[in-house]
Amino acid sequence: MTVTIKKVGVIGSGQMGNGIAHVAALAGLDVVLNDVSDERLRSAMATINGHLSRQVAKKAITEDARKQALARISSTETLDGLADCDLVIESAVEKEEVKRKIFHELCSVLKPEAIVATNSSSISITRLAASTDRPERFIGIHFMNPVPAMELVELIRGIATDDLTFDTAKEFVTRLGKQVAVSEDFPAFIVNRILLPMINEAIYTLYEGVGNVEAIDAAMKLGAHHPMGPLELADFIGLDTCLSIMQVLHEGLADSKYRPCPLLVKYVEAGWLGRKTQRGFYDYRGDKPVPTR
Ligand SMILES: CC(=O)CC(=O)SCCNC(=O)CCNC(=O)[C@H](O)C(C)(C)COP(=O)(O)OP(=O)(O)OC[C@H]1O[C@@H](n2cnc3c(N)ncnc32)[C@H](O)[C@@H]1OP(=O)(O)O
Ligand SMILES: NC(=O)C1=CN([C@@H]2O[C@H](COP(=O)(O)OP(=O)(O)OC[C@H]3O[C@@H](n4cnc5c(N)ncnc54)[C@H](OP(=O)(O)O)[C@@H]3O)[C@@H](O)[C@H]2O)C=CC1
Repeated sequence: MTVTIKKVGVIGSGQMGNGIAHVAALAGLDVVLNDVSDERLRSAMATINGHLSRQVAKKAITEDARKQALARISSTETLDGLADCDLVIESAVEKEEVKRKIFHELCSVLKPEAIVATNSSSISITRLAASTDRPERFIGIHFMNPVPAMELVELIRGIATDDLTFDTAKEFVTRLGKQVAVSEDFPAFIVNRILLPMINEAIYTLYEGVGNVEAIDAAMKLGAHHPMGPLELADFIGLDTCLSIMQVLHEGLADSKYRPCPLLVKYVEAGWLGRKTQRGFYDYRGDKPVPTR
């Protein structure tokens, strides 16, 4: 048995939130996108339109589908605007205190039967669930970046997540045309438990002078057939998010092998967060990306 999902709320309109809104609207669901400022929301709508238009140009979708998907997405600056959603997916920054505050406010306005999910990359689902009034209707629905292009979504149950919530989340993900991988609730789940230590090691390889940015990325693209080099991928994910995930792994598993590279910490402290701030391991402000080391 599953719950019928017609209206989906998405909190956070950054690269992941706008991707989730994009694929949900294309699948025929009504979407309400929330962020802290109107400027962010306008920029997210423009990004979604740009990605939909690219799909039209590639003949992956029709012009009519683009228009209908856009018309299904509304936006709101307040969590009140999500009150009648059947499912709300939180996709704000990877900071536990921010997420807990969102859930606290959200649950006070959201209808009691609605399901709450997080797109967190690493944080304990059980702990986040405990900050809500509905741990049994709370689940991790972890999309991959870029959402419209990646096939996989991880589903993570907290200790209290009930079968109805799990089955409904699975049906929702399937409706979006994505494949499910089920992960137990341990730090960073499956994909990031494997991927982020590789990225962190690439940053150590740079830090220790084994290779420069170009050599490291070329090595993994041409030598291991990765679609993006690890430093290019780190910039794509966001260096703040990469650091947060490594911190969750380091603290959660108490093993020094997950120690975040000091160079990653330095880039984040500089506000060089990758593509989203135009500078990270590459500088994106010119015509083409230029390595910063
Ligand atoms: C951190 C976490 O918690 C978990 C994660 O997400 S980890 C990150 C996981 N993601 C990856 O590892 C991505 C690795 N990179 C890739 O797979 C590829 O480089 C890529 C798919 C991003 C681009 O592939 P490409 O062949 O160079 O580009 P291109 O042919 O232009 O695009 C392929 C598709 O991706 C879409 N796409 C590319 N970039 C996009 C973006 N930024 N946003 C939305 N869609 C995008 C394109 O529209 C295209 O879609 P269609 O197949 O429907 O036409
Ligand atoms: N990047 C990735 O590859 C992946 C990320 N994730 C996860 O998805 C989540 C979002 O990441 P991502 O989209 O990359 O991050 P971004 O930094 O691109 O976007 C986060 C968005 O959330 C907004 N925000 C911050 N606080 C609030 C709030 N209280 N209420 C509503 N919106 C808020 C931010 O606004 P402002 O900038 O103004 O603070 C920003 O627009 C994180 O949990 C991350 O771990 C999951 C899979 C892949």
